[in-house]
Amino acid sequence: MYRNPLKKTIEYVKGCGPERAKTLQAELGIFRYEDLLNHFPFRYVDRSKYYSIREIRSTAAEIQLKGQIVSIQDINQGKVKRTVAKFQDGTGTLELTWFKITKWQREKLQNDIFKEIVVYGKLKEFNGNYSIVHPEIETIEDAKQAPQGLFPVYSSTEKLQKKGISNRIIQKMVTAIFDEHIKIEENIPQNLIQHFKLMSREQAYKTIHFPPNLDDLKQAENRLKFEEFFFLNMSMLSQKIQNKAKNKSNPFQLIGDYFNTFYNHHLPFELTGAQKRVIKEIRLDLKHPAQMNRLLQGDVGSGKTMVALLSMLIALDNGFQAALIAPTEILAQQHYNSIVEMLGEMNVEVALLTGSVTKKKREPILENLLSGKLHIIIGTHALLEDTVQFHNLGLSIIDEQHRFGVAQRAKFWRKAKLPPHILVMTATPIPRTLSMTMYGDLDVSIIDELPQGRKPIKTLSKTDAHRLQLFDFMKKEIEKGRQVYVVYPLIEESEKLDLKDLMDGFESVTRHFPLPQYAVGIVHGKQKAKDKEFEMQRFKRGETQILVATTVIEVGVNVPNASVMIIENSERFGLSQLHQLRGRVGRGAEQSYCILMVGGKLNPISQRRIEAMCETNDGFQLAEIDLELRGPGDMMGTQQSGVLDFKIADITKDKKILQAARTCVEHILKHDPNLMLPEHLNMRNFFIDNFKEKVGWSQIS
Ligand SMILES: Nc1ncnc2c1ncn2[C@@H]1O[C@H](COP(=O)(O)OP(=O)(O)OP(=O)(O)O)[C@@H](O)[C@H]1O
Repeated sequence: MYRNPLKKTIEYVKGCGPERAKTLQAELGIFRYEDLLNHFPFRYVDRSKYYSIREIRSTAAEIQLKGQIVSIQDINQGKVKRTVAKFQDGTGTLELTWFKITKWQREKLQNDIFKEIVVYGKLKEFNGNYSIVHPEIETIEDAKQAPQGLFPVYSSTEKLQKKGISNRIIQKMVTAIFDEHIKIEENIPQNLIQHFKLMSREQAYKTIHFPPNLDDLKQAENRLKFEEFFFLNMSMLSQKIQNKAKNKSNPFQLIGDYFNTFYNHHLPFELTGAQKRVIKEIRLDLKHPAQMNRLLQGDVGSGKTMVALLSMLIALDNGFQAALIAPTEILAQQHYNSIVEMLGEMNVEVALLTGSVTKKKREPILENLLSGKLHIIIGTHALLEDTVQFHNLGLSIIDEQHRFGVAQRAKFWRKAKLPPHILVMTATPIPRTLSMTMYGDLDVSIIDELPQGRKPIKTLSKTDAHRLQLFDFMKKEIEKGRQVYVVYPLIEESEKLDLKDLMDGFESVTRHFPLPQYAVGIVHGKQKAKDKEFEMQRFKRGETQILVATTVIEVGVNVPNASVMIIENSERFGLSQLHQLRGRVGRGAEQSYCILMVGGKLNPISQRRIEAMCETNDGFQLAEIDLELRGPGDMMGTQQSGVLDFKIADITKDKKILQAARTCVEHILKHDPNLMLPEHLNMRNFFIDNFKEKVGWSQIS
């Protein structure tokens, strides 16, 4: 039986013992040898060299200095509290700075005053003065014993320090593990190690903790990043293989009357090449008895609804019902309206079910759904309630805008004898790296082409000083028969204030665009669903020329005649939200405009967002920029960001490594899905050790 010595509990490491083991477990989640080895340094200091303050020239360097603290000051500036110590080394003075210093740290600092100490950390410059923020401090004696060369600095906590588990102690424990000469088994097949010239696993662990130089460190990092992506992909992709083998759905073999009648007689336009390709991909999935789990990505306005409808018609042709679930009522209503309109006279029964459908109307819907009289149901989360029972649900389409986790997707499964096929649609594109990691268990279809004849939307940013010009511009567009959206942010924490902004904005617009010449509508989240729908329909029919709204119109709203989108306080929106909002215009053949109103001076990130919006209409490109600005966790929302907790890899910076690892894993699993080949033995052992529970890989034993 294979035993991994790195699974030994941490207390057996020389210099640890039960007390320290307890603290390491509680504070850093370090239970075993391998956890400590995977507790990588978060930075390194070159300890072969002492700098003198006089010779400091450049910032951003990690430096080490010898000297004394001569004074300490606590400074309160508004909300920001900081503690500044003056540090001298005989050649000059610099500041050591702590923000939010703890009581314990503050006391320790007081103790260190006038003692000979060594400080190290990253050098920063504030108003011409050099300082080190949150430096590490050591006695001269400790410093003498420290490893030379690049010196690892591990993340620490106050508790660890209080319990005497300093950076040095952690270093010593890591060294002790290496001194035990435990073999760190290679877990990546040799041919890949050679092909990518990867550092061996053992060498990489040694180097990441004690790098002899920066080049080796970089190689060790690359190796460990590759490994991390490699096994993440292996777990996702083998999960996918498992699901395919395990989760059966009803095969839809037929293309029959529903699909053909619609395709030949009701199609309002020629499908784009991308729409055709994606339909084919879906059709191929549906034919098989394995459950479809597919992600449909397309830019705003790329025609995802049509793809959804055609897929549903395939389900109907095979005698099954289909469901479409949307994230908001407006969007559900919108899908319902456009699908009913597209189907025209066809004999397809469609119903809408949202939270605000009255009991009286709901009952017959539920009955017809159960009896099979209803073919298609469209709705919101209300569709997930237990009272919603199907006759034979065959396909669920989830228009999700990142709001549904895997667990919620699975809720649909219980509503059918065999799980339905699942198609997930995202409202805006997700960067490839993210969709690979977040939706790695799904197949992906991409609509990367907009319908013909669309003119790129012109996007400009303006300030209040341009307000009158803006009103003139709106008037001209309205004279041409166009319609205008004016959108206000509505952010929950300051809802009242925002609502006031919205109402003030509405009044200002109605003053400049008075009746009877103009009609202005308003929609916001606080209205009843009925009133929202009434206003939306008035705008859709062209009875109002201007719609003042909050972000309730963000996703999916489709009024092709609207060609101007004005976004107030646009700096308060996220990039994907701005792009979604802008996507409400440019849906017809007319030239469309998006005006981003900005107030005051922008911070660099808001500035970059606004610039990006003005530079490009490409949602895939904006998604990449958004990822860089926000980071993956923020972008996907916390509910699903667990998979994004990487130890060392960074999907924004290590795209190439991710792609390479992905390709390798795909290749391996294609040829050896159960990892039975002898050259895969170590990889298999590692995978069983670390991922078996997550993957639930039944073949593995
Ligand atoms: N192939 C096509 N040719 C012309 N118009 C099309 C085509 N496909 C879709 N459309 C039209 O383009 C508009 C946008 O389509 P749809 O609402 O399905 O977009 P979407 O991908 O769901 O985007 P959004 O998420 O922005 O709503 C609709 O008015 C639709 O009728």
